[in-house]
Amino acid sequence: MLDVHVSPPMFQLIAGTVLLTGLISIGLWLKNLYHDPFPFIDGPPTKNLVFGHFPEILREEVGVVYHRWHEQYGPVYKVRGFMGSIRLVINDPVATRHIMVNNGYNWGKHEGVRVVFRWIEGSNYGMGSLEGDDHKRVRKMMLHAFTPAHIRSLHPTVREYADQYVEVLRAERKTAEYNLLKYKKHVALDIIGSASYGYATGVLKKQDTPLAVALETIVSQVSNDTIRVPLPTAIRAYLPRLEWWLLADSRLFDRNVKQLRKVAYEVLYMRKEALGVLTEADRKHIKEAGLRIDRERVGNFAMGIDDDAAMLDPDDPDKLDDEWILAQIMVLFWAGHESTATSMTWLFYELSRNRDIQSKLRAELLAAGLDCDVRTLLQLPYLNGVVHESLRLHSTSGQSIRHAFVDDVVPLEKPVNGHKRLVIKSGQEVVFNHMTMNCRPEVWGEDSMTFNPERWINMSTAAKEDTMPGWEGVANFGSGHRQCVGAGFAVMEIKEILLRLLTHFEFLPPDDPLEQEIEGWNRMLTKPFVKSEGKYAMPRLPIKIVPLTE
Ligand code: HEM
Repeated sequence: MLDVHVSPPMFQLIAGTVLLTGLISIGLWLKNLYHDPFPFIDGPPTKNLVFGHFPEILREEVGVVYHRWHEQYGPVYKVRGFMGSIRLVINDPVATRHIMVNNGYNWGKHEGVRVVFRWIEGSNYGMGSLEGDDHKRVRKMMLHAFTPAHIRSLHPTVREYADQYVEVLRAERKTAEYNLLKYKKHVALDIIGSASYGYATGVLKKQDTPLAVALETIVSQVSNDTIRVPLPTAIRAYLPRLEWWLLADSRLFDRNVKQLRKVAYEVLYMRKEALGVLTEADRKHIKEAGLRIDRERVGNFAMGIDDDAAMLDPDDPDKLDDEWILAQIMVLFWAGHESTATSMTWLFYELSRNRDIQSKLRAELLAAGLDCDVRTLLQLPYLNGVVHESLRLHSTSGQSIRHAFVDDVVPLEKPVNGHKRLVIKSGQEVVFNHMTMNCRPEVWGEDSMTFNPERWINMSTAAKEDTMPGWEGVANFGSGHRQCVGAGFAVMEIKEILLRLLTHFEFLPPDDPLEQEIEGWNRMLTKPFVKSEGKYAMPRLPIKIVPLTE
């Protein structure tokens, strides 16, 4: 039998610590419940004193309850989080611009959110979890690799994989019909690997490569939100291992992160070798870790890691340590494929349900021709309207949460019960719900929840941006100093895939009525689920694919 001896002073220390922690928690809880810094702001009532509104938010499809609350309480209202804490929900464009764009570095991600990014990025240096000067430094490097000219230069790579996708769909149509999401993920992963690093992941053709399996497993582990989300971010922030131990198989997770790091190392060393900066220590590591350095796979390394090699050049003052570069490679694997694939999947969902729109778009694409150059492609008006409209209705990213690092005074477009600004103390959390921001009836009218690409035609970029700060009027890519660096690339990729796919196939709802009803539930991103299978099933989008020549 296990005999654990705890000396009396030690016992007193442990008991005292537990008691003190309990008393502090109760004190904080009572303070949260009885001290409301925003008594003039309305919000839905809740009887759940521990989890606040979380159960209600999770009960319905992503964003639905927020949309209802917006209609009921207006652009600024409050909800309760864990232990009675107050969160402000803000859909006011002036306040959003102030927080996200003009004062971004005074507002950061909550520590609990950054912990999740550190898990999936495999280190503390990935862009998704950095703040302040560290974030500025890495973002500056990344941004100049994402200029419009640079993105256009990657178009041939995207076209090559879009063509491969057509071939694969021709050969595997019946399997693809079961779950379009999976096929979209594979093409997006191949594209990001190839465009970013010249690293052909080969997922689309071989399917289920170790890289794809590792990414998929991590996503499903991290996004088991049904129990994860209500857990206090405080536990995640200060006792991350405990949360992990409670919720997931951490060995499986660690094994998969190792697999991703292995690929990231191969990418890094291939690039270092091409630039002639591979060190003896690197060679030793390659040998010991059994890494494959295949010269054939060295590409332009165009995105993410500076292609003039400043990040790698030992004499450059801006050089980043290998650990930092590895972290950004991991970031791009994540950021660059999952969200694009999911957004594309929703777009095909809409096209399959709106066949007149699909036909009109096909006519525009056929007129442009399969050889149309990237500038023409990016400017096709109806294609533009379809892509914007699908992003607007299906924000896969769900929401942005910000945490005030300092006290702030936030201006409002419309006063709330006579208050023209909000006085906010450091530590306050605010939530920007992307679906509500994209679908405000006061901007888009009564039919704001209807798929209507025409509403974007002839709309100037300035008018788009006036609707809400963010990428061309949609909240999906966040805004300000953390706005998605890959938005332009993602949109180019989506448009090229539409050009290829719509000129070869027609997309229809599946024949089985049970598979026709689709819901959006959170799996880190908002993913499609077959309603009859429930929200605990695997996300998938069944769709009927008919070759046009058939
Ligand atoms: C439709 C596709 C995409 C969506 C909806 C999307 C969405 C987002 C969102 C919402 C953020 C900001 C998160 C925050 O506020 O902290 C973000 C950040 C980021 N995205 Fe994307 N993204 C997409 C595609 C891409 C692609 C293709 C790439 C790379 C090639 C990419 C790279 C990044 C990076 C590196 C960041 C971090 C920016 C920073 O922290 O400064 N994303 N993305």
